[in-house]
Amino acid sequence: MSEPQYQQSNETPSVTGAMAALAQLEAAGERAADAPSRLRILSIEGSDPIGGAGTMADMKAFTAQGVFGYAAMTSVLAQNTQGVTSIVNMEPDFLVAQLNAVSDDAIIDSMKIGMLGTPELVEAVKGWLTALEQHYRDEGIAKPVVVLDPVMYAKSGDALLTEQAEQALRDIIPMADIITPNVPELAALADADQPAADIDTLESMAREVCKRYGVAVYAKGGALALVGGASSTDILAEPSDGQGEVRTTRIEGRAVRTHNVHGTGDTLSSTLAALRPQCDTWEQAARRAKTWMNGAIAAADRLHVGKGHGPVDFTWQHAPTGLRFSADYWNRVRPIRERIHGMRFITSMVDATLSLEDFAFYLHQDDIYLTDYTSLLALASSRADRLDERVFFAQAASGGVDSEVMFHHNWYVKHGFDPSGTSRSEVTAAYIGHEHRVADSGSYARLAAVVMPCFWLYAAMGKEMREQVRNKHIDVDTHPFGEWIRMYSDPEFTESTLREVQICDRLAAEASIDEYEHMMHAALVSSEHEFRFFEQGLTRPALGF
Ligand SMILES: Nc1ncnc2c1ncn2[C@@H]1O[C@H](COP(=O)(O)OP(=O)(O)O)[C@@H](O)[C@H]1O
Ligand SMILES: Cc1ncc(COP(=O)(O)O)c(N)n1
Repeated sequence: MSEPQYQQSNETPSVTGAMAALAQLEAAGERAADAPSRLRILSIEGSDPIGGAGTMADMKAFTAQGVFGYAAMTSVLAQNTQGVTSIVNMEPDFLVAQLNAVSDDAIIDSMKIGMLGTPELVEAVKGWLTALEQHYRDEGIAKPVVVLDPVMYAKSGDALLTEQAEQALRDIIPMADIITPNVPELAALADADQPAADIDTLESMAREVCKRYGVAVYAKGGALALVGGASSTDILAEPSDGQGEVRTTRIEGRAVRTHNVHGTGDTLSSTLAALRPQCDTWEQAARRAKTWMNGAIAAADRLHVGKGHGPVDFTWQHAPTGLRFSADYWNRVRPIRERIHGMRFITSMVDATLSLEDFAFYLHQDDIYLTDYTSLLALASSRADRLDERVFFAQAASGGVDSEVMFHHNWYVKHGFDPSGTSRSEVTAAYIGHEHRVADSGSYARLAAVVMPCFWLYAAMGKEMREQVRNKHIDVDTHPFGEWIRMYSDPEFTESTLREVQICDRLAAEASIDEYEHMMHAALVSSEHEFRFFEQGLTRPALGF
């Protein structure tokens, strides 16, 4: 394969080498006005209306890698996550017309060839590719990278290739730079009786196929992922010299326990086609593709597309669009919520058996916590990028918290406790520490998220405890902790909580996946601290500094 123009060398240059390399960079800079900003990759594939495999997978994978995609369709399929019900193969001339429509009009930097259902379609692609390579040679244009996915079956087991086409496919393999068979396809190409059942056999078959066809082989080990324990390994086999020697590399990833693997093979091969021109070697491209693939497979279960083998999440690096942050948080925080609702500190508050000493300890700590919490709300106000949010946090910092501190003071006086001299417990210090660490990131969104559970978990608990007190036919006005319960079930507090949650939803909707996950993590860790905070009323941990 001739090296594409944009390839960079990773060798340490000598001084004269450095001068030449710099001159090359300068020349590329002079030509930059005419250079494309994006690589342009062609997919030659069959369709998938459910959007997880074939052409649709390729286009989505291309976009995920930041390259521009062209597509020519070999076949139109009626298929979904459960199987293939019907296939219409294109007339070979019509496929060539599609391919020419692309190549007569635009430059192709790289291509992924997938499902070629009939021998005639294989021949059509072979003829077109031969002519294209000749044309590029004549014009001095870099030869496009060719990734050939020898698609034979869908995940559902449906055949995507006629028997005669399988032979034709073998004939076109030497035109590729790399082929990407899965476990059964590799066995077919190696003429093995059995598909590989372990990684060593996969490696030796990949070596054999690489030697036989003289092309690099990326053997996809998806079928071994769930039998091989925690890791999922693919094999890269490359001709290492002209003498038939083969070098193999294990491309490691982690195994994901999922049955949502519709289109993984297509996605991997198109990702390789998109990445190879951006990398110096196949190994580099393979490792990057595998890492990205792992993220896409790991996020597949949350997509909820189809009843069978669902597709992977091509957009896993984007924050969710079908699920609000608040709904996602409320679902993920459920185990902590349930623990809080069932904990003795809370249940004994409801049935009024909690000792005043225990409650006083908790209240002292809450005073200390709130002093810090107020400063964080004020900080959120100063960071807010919208006036209404700036005002909301400023008011929450003054009015809202003030009424809680006021309540605490009145309670101490009423029950004869003196909080002076009480220092923060380790539990309180840990919660405050967490919130400050998140605030130190400088992110307004993370700060809004880290203070959210203190609103929402209290509002939810206030509401639930008030109902429980009512169900026990206890008058909340005479209940020893009635005033506390009323404060957190108050409509005004509920309204503030709703506003705070809406702010988090807005910020999360505008966040990257990375920021979204930071927000979620901040809120979930705060929630765990909320649990420990209540618990300390009964355990009374050591008082720290
Ligand atoms: N359960 C899984 N966990 C991790 N990686 C997987 C899993 N299933 C497939 N893969 C990866 O997805 C890519 C496509 O492989 P595979 O599913 O074997 O292809 P095909 O769809 O052609 O059968 C490979 O990199 C493979 O290792
Ligand atoms: C058009 C087309 N091409 C390829 C596949 C294989 O996909 P899978 O990864 O599910 O085996 C498919 N189902 N449909």
